[in-house]
Amino acid sequence: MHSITSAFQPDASGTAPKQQGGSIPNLKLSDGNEIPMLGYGLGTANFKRGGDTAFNQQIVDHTVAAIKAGYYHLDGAEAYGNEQELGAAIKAAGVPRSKLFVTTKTSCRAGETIETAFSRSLAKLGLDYVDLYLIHQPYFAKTPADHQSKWAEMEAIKDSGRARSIGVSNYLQSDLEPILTTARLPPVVNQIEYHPYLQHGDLVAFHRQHGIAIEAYAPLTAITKAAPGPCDAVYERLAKKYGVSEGEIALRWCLDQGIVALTTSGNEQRLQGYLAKLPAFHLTPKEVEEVAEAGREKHFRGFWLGKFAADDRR
Ligand SMILES: NC(=O)C1=CN([C@@H]2O[C@H](COP(=O)(O)OP(=O)(O)OC[C@H]3O[C@@H](n4cnc5c(N)ncnc54)[C@H](O)[C@@H]3O)[C@@H](O)[C@H]2O)C=CC1
Ligand SMILES: O=CCc1c[nH]c2ccccc12
Repeated sequence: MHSITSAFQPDASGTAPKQQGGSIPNLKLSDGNEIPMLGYGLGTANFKRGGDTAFNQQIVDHTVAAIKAGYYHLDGAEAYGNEQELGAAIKAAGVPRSKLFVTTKTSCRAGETIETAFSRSLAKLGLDYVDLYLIHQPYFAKTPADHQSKWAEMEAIKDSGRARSIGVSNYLQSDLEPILTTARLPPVVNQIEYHPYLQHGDLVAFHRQHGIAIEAYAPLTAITKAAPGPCDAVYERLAKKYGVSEGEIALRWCLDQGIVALTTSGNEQRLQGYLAKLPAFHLTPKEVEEVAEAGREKHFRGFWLGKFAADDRR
């Protein structure tokens, strides 16, 4: 698989070394696979409202443009309603499948097996495998046994070879622990909302302890939905120091913690700017901490998903 990669591969412990040359290294997952650390998402700007079943060529066009710009990590989901458009974009973009990293997620509909949902997603994508298959959120699980039985279904999908890696999304530590006690193939990723205003306390350390990589969604929140805020000044200072945008600082803040960043935009120049600028600099550990410290002055959650919603105590 193609990657915007370098000679060094940070591991899921989050110790992303300073990249060598001009590239964004892939992250090595605990199952031995690699994930490109900057991903293009189809779950927000490209999301199709429930009931909107019409094929949307604009979603295809935006996604083709992203792939052609160099976004080879594509984050999809059954719930986004646009797996057919994602599959059409993959076919139209002219990049070999082996160079792409394609994620989709299951919503675990009641009374349906993961196998049924997964087969439906593969058919809509027009693919015979995905690189990463995630449980989108744990709302189905009322007991530890619910988590464990659902996870056994995910392991069967990985055993079939049709998902190179398996993981979860919007899982709390209390959701992960039952799985980790019984899993033969532990989750290698948890995709969660992560930015300076939502750092999840010791949840990140828990992931590092268990070799679970974090994918940050909504990484730009501090300059979008949650602006203005306490990060503004440090973002402005660092953007000026490195000659980049605040958005590029926000994305680097994830990457330099060994955290995958998922973003999107219909603005091709902005997307191309990320790929041009991000490999060319990194934040020092002190600068990463400065942003984190400023971020802890404000709490903001943009997505109320899974038990994070129930667990949000502030
Ligand atoms: N697993 C899950 O439950 C979730 C997964 N995701 C995934 O993450 C992806 C990215 O999520 P986002 O929240 O879109 O990420 P994001 O925080 O990177 O925001 C991207 C949005 O910000 C806009 N933007 C960028 N720079 C800006 C600026 N300077 N000023 C104003 N707006 C600016 C872009 O046009 C775009 O619409 C989704 O597409 C989806 O694939 C997102 C939410 C939940
Ligand atoms: O994943 C991005 C946000 C989102 C959009 N639709 C759904 C449905 C279920 C979980 C999350 C989402």
